[in-house]
Amino acid sequence: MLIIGIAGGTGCGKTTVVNQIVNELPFEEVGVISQDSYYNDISHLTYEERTNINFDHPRAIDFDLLIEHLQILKQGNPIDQPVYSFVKHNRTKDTIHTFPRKVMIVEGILIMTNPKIREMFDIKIYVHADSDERLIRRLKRDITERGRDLDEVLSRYQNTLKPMHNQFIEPTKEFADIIIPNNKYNTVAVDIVRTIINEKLA
Ligand SMILES: Nc1ncnc2c1ncn2[C@@H]1O[C@H](COP(=O)(O)OP(=O)(O)O)[C@@H](O)[C@H]1O
Ligand SMILES: Nc1ccn([C@@H]2O[C@H](COP(=O)(O)O)[C@@H](O)[C@H]2O)c(=O)n1
Repeated sequence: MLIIGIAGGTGCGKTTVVNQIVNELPFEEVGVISQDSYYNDISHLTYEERTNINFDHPRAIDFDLLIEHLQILKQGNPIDQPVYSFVKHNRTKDTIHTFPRKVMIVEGILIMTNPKIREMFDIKIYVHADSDERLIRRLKRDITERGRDLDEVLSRYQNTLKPMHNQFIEPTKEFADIIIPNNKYNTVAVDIVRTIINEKLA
């Protein structure tokens, strides 16, 4: 199994890049794990308390479960990947039965902050987009897709997102084997990654 980690700040285009990579590859050979599925289970907190969580700090992620699931997949067995709701700020009761594939892509803002997970990656990719570009994309996306309003996105950006990005996420760029500039759609970089994957699959 080839495990590829794709990190980068919110709105840099990780999910978009992953979809572009996956769309051109045989369905049965590639699987995706999203770090967002592994936000801590905080069902014991009220909705109000959940809105105050710092979701950009490594502490917000259940890395133990993510590592366990990656190990199970590596051993050739399926996992039940949790499903996360950005509207409820919590895991839902659903899971996605995820089978091991020749290529597993793990994407998320904080995945390269954890040394054990970093070690599991055969290829580490960091997607870069400037912070103003990321903020604009995040605003549009969170308002249309994640049930947020302008004030919510901006206050989260100022209070937690920006400082956590600078402290934890941006520094993981140094671990990357490949940095994809993504201020504009970067089809050349995506093609290169796809070629690398196809070589490994051959
Ligand atoms: N290169 C790009 N140029 C313009 N918009 C983009 C680009 N890449 C992604 N987007 C858009 O920005 C938003 C955030 O992208 P997404 O892939 O969800 O980022 P991430 O997963 O890193 O948070 C989405 O609405 C997506 O369509
Ligand atoms: N309940 C939550 C959980 C996370 N977030 C934000 O999501 C961002 C990570 O997801 P991307 O798809 O953008 O990489 C992260 O910056 C968290 O602030 C949230 O808003 N609400």
